[in-house]
Amino acid sequence: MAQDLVDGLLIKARSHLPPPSEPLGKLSKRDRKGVAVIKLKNPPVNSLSLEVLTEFVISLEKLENDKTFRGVIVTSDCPGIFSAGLDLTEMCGKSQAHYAEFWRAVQELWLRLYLSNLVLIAAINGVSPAGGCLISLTCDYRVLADNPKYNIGLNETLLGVVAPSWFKDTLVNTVGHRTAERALQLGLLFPPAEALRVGMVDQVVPEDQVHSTALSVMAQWLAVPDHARQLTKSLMRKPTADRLVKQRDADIQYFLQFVSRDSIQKSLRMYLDKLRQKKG
Ligand SMILES: CCCCC/C=C\CCC/C=C/CC(=O)SCCNC(=O)CCNC(=O)[C@H](O)C(C)(C)COP(=O)(O)OP(=O)(O)OC[C@H]1O[C@@H](n2cnc3c(N)ncnc32)[C@H](O)[C@@H]1OP(=O)(O)O
Repeated sequence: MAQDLVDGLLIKARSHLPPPSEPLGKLSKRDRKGVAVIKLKNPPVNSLSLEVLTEFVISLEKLENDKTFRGVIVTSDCPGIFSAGLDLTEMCGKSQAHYAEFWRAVQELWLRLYLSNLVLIAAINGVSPAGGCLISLTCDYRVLADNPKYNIGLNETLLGVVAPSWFKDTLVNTVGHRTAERALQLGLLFPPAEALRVGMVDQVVPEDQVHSTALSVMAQWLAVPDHARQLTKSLMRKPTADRLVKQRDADIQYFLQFVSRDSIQKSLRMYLDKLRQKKG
C-alpha cells in the first residue's frame, strides 16, 4: 500500500504541544522506503512563527543527515489551510533584535528548502498565501487539492508590503518573468485551475487524492539516481540561492528598515485588524 511508504514527522508550535516530555518534532524511523512527511501543525492557520520556522529547519536538517531518507512530502495538518504565510504578529510592534532573528529564520528555511538534497513534494491541502506559497515553490513538485477556496500566490502587495527579491526569484523560476511580474504587482491569489494554467502548481487533483498523488510523484522522482538529480537541482537553483547567501546581512538590514517604518507597521496592523474583525 502506498501509505506504507510514508513516515511521519509533525511540526508543531510549542504553545500547542502536549506535555513537555514529548519532543517538538517527532521523527520516527519506522519507514524503510525513505519518504518522510512533514505536516505543518500550528493552529488555527499554520502561520509561520519564529518557533515554527526554527522547528521546520531542525526537522529538515535531521532528515538531510539521516541517509535513510531520500524524499519529503510537505503538507498541512490544519484542515483547509496549507499555511497562512509568515506570522504577521512577528512583524508588528516587536524589537529590532526580534525582527532580525525572525528574518534570519525566514532566510534559513528558504535556503534549506530551496537547496535541499531531498526530493520535496508539496501536497497542498489548503489555502496557501504568501509565505505558504513560498514554501510550496521551494519544493520540486506541487500537487494542489481541487477546491475553489484553495487559492495560492504571493499576495504581499495587498498587505502593503513587498515580496523580497528571493521570493520574487523563486516565483520567476517557477512561472516565468511575465506571469510573475503580473502576479506580484497585483498580489494575485490563484484558484486551482488558474494556478495550474500559469504553472504555479504541477497538478490539481481531487482533495482525497492529494496525498496518494504526491506519493506516486515521489516514486517517479526517486527512480532517478540521487547524485545525478541532486547535482542537476543544484545547477538549476544554486545561482538563485547564492544571490541571497552573498548578502544575507544586508537583506536583514533592508528588512529591518522596511518593517520598522511607521507606514509599514500601520499597514500590517490594519491588515491584522481586518482579519480579526472578519469574525465579529
Ligand atoms: C524591496 C524589498 C523590501 C523588503 C521587504 C521586506 C519584508 C516584507 C516581506 C513581508 C513578507 C511577507 C510574507 C507573508 O507571508 S505575510 C502573510 C500573508 N498572509 C496572508 O495574507 C494570509 C492572511 N490570512 C488569511 O487570509 C486567512 O486567515 C486564511 C489563511 C485564509 C484563513 O481564513 P480563516 O480560516 O477564516 O481564519 P481567520 O482569518 O479567521 O484567522 C484565524 C486567526 O488567525 C489569524 N491569522 C491569520 N493569518 C495570519 C498570519 N499570517 N499571521 C498571524 N495571524 C494570522 C487571524 O488574525 C485570526 O486571529 P484571531 O483568532 O486572533 O482573530
